[in-house]
Amino acid sequence: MSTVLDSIIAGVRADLAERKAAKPMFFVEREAVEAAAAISPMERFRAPGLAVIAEVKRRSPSKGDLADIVDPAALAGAYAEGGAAAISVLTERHRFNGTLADLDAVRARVDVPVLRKDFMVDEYQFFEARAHGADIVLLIVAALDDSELGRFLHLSKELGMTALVETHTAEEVDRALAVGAELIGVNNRNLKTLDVDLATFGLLADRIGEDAVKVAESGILSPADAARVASEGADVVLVGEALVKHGSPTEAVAEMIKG
Ligand SMILES: O=P(O)(O)OC[C@@H](O)[C@@H](O)c1c[nH]c2ccccc12
Repeated sequence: MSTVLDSIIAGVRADLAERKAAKPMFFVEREAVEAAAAISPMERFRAPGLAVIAEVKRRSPSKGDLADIVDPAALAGAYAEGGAAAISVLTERHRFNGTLADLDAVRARVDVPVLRKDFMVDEYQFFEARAHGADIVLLIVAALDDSELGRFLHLSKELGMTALVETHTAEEVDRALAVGAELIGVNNRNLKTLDVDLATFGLLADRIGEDAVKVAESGILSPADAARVASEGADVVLVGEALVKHGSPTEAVAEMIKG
């Protein structure tokens, strides 16, 4: 049966084919190598207290339009001022209305690590992410087989980037651990049905164990939600909707950190 995730990835692959035709792999590889060194986020994520990855997100397949973000760099700057440990930028076009230009603008504005949030299914996207200044990339376990997961994790490291390996089930957590992921996310949203259940993180946290840094993703709508997942073992929360809809993004991030 075809899922939402499958249809998103079909759109991603079509866009990718166009970009590859316009700029062959050789050129994007060279740009990636020439880009300034990536910033490592792991120390920030491991520091005491709850870290926040604040997301620049205009729309989503589950919620439709969230916010009309005309200046993503200004939003990212406000997040950084509120104490965000990293900024996530959606670069998927069809469902999230994001672009690589958003990533460029955010990279140019902030000093904190930047996550390219997209559906990574091809080597090309990793070189591209680095060329556009990404420090972190997302690997969605549900979208990749074990060979891809291993290869992409390795390539991310080789390019100096940190991979956030996203899971949603116990089996996916085991696959993330098996490839040696050091930064593991639990998405409270099921990408195949788009249903959100905030309890998902707590159910999987113990299985991840103490060696990997744990990120609770999606459905964190309030400081109380952040405090809940922190009490269940989250080192980091990844928050989009609640921050883009809040009138004051700086305060919104600061409140989430306090929990
Ligand atoms: O807006 P929310 O519910 O705070 O969620 C943010 C983030 O977790 C979500 O955007 C996300 C998590 N994993 C993803 C994978 C692809 C696209 C988006 C996502």
